[in-house]
Order: sequence, then C-alpha cells, then structure tokens
Amino acid sequence: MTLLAIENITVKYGPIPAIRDVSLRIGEGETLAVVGANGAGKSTLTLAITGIVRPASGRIEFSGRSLLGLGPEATARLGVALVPEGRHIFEGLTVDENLLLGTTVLADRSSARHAMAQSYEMFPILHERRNGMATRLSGGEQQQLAIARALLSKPRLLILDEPSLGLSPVMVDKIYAILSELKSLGTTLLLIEQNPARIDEVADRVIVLSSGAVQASGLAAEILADEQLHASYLGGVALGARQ
Ligand SMILES: Nc1ncnc2c1ncn2[C@@H]1O[C@H](COP(=O)(O)OP(=O)(O)OP(=O)(O)O)[C@@H](O)[C@H]1O
Repeated sequence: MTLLAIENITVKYGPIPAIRDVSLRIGEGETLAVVGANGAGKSTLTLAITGIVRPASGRIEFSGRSLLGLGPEATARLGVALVPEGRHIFEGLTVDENLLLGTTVLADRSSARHAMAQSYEMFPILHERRNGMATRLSGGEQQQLAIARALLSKPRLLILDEPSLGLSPVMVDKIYAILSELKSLGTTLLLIEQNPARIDEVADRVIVLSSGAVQASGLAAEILADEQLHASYLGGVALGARQ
C-alpha cells in the first residue's frame, strides 16, 4: 500500500523554484533513497513533506490524506518524523532530556516510559551517556540521538536528511547498521543522501535529484548500476562504492 504519494510538487523561495514538478511514491515498509549533489533540492523536499514549507503547486498525500497546509506539528502527529540535516540536538539538555522531548506526542506517561526503555535498548551508547549533556556526544552519537528521538514518536514514515554527513567511516557503519535494523523491523524510510556510496545497503528504490528536478528513478539495483547517472548528476561519486 502506498504510504506517501507526492505528485508534481513545486517549491519556491522567491521567484526561483528550489524543486519543480517532483513526484514520488513510498510504499509501506519500503526504503526510498533520494540522492543528489549540493543544492539539488533534497532538504527542500523534506521540508515540504513535513509541512515546514508549503509547495506552490502539487499534491502530497500520506496514507490517503492531504498533508498540504497542515503544518509541522499536525504532520508529525499523523506519523511523519524528520531527522533533519545537522541533527538539531537541544543544547543545555542531557541525553535523557533530549529523548524525553521526542515522547511528547505519545498519549500518556506510561507509553512514554516504555518507549524510552525500548530506545535505550536499541541505542546502548545513549543509555550509557543518558545523564551527560547531549552536546558532549560525538557527531555519530548525536546522530543516533536524533534518530532515537524521532523514533520515539512511533512514526509511520521516518525521513533522514543526510544522516552520514560529516561522520567517520566507523560511525557511518554504525548509522547504516541502525538503518538496516529499522528496515528489517518494517519501518518505512525516506533516506536523503548526497553521498550515495552506502545506499545500496538499505534502499529498495532510488531517485536522482538535480537542479530541483527528478532526473532518474527506479529500482536501487538498476539506478546504482548506471555509471552515466553518477557521472552526470553526482559529481562522479561511485554509486554503491564503499567509502
Ligand atoms: N531558505 C531559502 N531561501 C532561498 N533559497 C533557498 C533556501 N533554502 C534553499 N534554497 C535554495 O534552494 C535550492 C535547493 O536547496 P536545498 O537545501 O533543498 O538543496 P539540498 O539538495 O538539500 O542541498 P545540500 O545538500 O547542500 O543541503 C538551492 O539552490 C538553495 O540555494
């Protein structure tokens, strides 16, 4: 069943479109990767889905319901969670306090406590550091915190904007292991990456975005095997090649 359907959305900041006529679909339990170079429009796509920016035209439907005009909070309550680029950890709060903020959409304190316990089980490093300031975590640990916090709302769709950006190879391994685990648990993922080197590990389908438009889309195996695509749109970064 289609969970997210986007049809021909155009988003403008001023007169120039940041993305134009972008369409995509994500089925329940599927992982879609969107790849593209700097400025391709990847973050703008995530902002449009999560209701932070409003498209000038087009349709966005989640589970058959239009998301247009709902805004970020109502969109989150419907089950769309974003791990934004740059992670957005709350300064001045501990790891535990940062995580607690992720439980605010849950119905009651007992389900919040249960979700926190599950989260600490999945992310043992966060349990170890739970009373420390979140800003003292390494970049990879902060990325885990951002993912854990997004998962606490029990989202039906998890969007990750460049989760491997700026991380050491060991931490990229860790993040992709987490994504693989989420996928095996049936989580629906929209994975945004500038560097496509690792997406073959999790993506079912891939969309290549360039200059705000979809240049190619298809099964991950087909897109990743297309050398012309990465030469043309991804700065020659080898698709599916290890870092
Ligand atoms: N708030 C804004 N105001 C004006 N233009 C913007 C704004 N945000 C993004 N843009 C422009 O929109 C286009 C798409 O940007 P976007 O951040 O969506 O791309 P991206 O693929 O996520 O890039 P990156 O990988 O560098 O984050 C770019 O030309 C960018 O300069």
